[in-house]
Amino acid sequence: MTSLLLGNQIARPTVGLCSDRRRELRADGPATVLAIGTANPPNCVRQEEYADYYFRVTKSEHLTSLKDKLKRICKYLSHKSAIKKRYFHHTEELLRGNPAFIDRSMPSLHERQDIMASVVPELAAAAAVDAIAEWGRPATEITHLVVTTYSGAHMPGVDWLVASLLGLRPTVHRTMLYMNGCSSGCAALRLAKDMAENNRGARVLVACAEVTLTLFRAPHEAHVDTLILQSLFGDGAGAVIVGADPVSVEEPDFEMLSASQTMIPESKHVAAGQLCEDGLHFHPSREIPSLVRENIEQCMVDALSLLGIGGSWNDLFWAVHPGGRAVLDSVEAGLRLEPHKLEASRRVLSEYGNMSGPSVIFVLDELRRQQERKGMGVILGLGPGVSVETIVLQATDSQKKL
Ligand SMILES: CC(=O)CC(=O)SCCNC(=O)CCNC(=O)[C@H](O)C(C)(C)COP(=O)(O)OP(=O)(O)OC[C@H]1O[C@@H](n2cnc3c(N)ncnc32)[C@H](O)[C@@H]1OP(=O)(O)O
Repeated sequence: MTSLLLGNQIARPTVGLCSDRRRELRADGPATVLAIGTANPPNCVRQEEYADYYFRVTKSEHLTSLKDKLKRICKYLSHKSAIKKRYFHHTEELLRGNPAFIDRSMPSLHERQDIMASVVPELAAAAAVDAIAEWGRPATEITHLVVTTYSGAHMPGVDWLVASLLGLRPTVHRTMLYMNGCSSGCAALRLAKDMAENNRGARVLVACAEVTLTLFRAPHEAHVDTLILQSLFGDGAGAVIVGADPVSVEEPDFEMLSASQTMIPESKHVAAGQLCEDGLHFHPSREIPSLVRENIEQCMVDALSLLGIGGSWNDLFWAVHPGGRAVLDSVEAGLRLEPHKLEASRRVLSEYGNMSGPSVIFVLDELRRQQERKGMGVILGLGPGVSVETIVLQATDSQKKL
């Protein structure tokens, strides 16, 4: 029996459905990015004010050495546009009304879940509305929905609520990915590509939303990594509509040529999290930047060599997850990229901080406004473990007014 190698998948002829019919059920062309939308909550905190804000709202002014440390980190981060500002759903008023969110000894998961139950779907739907408006077709023509978040977990899931808020048809095929961390945006796009290519006429809406209320807690001398999280992460949502064989109203920005995933060896402990009584505990190890620098080139060789691409990384455009300034510096060093290659990622980091999964969607949106998005390029997602997600794109000659 012959087999056909498609990226990392092996497709074998099935028994019972003739191959002509199977071909008819699949799209002719590759999946494409048809529209992108983004959204953020309204509360904006500038990075140079963050340490004062954070120690005030957590009533931790007495921890002077930790406050000095966060001030140093935020100063470094606001240097050279690393992070200028971030957006949050939570406000001082919300935190004042929920003392358990800042008292590390009190359980608060229930209260956090209650808030996230409506906030996360609304934020995801806001980004989706933006994408659907650009797409130019009615929401009822969305056939598949893939939603991701680590901000809460409910049944029915965020997917169900997003479908209702958007008025999608009840038969829309929904997939919900929880706890995929910062690589969730890429993972959802990888699934969307497969769905679009394997179902003729499919239009897949990807929506990723995160609110850092799930991670918010007071500083503690024994947990310095809390300061790192508080200095980096922000709230946001990104949405993408993916489909193959565009019809006349649709104007794709990118073709999706391949999608793959790999794990950096021995990295299970490096970016790890656990849902606890007081929300999500996430521990970014100090090793993340060095591990990324040492391994990223091999990951790219493995992901791109199937397409005959390798070595000349500067010939590609890059949409890299803006995990933090040191993470972007590591990708730049590991792939010997010219500094302007990560401009879109650095701009998103600067304007929004690390929004986890939605971040790469913001970067893709930024990239398509730049001259840089010519030829072939890569979306590079980094997530728990360390997981590395790679999507290879071909830019189209779209004349869309953005
Ligand atoms: C896998 C993924 O990539 C997915 C994700 O998005 S997960 C999040 C990934 N991002 C990160 O892990 C952040 C990477 N780190 C950085 O970007 C930078 O270290 C930073 C911007 C946070 C701070 O940079 P900086 O101010 O120049 O100084 P740096 O020396 O690195 O750190 C400042 C202090 O924080 C400490 N620190 C840094 N990273 C830390 C960590 N992960 N845990 C605990 N402490 C840490 C340092 O030891 C240092 O302490 P001292 O002041 O006592 O020496």
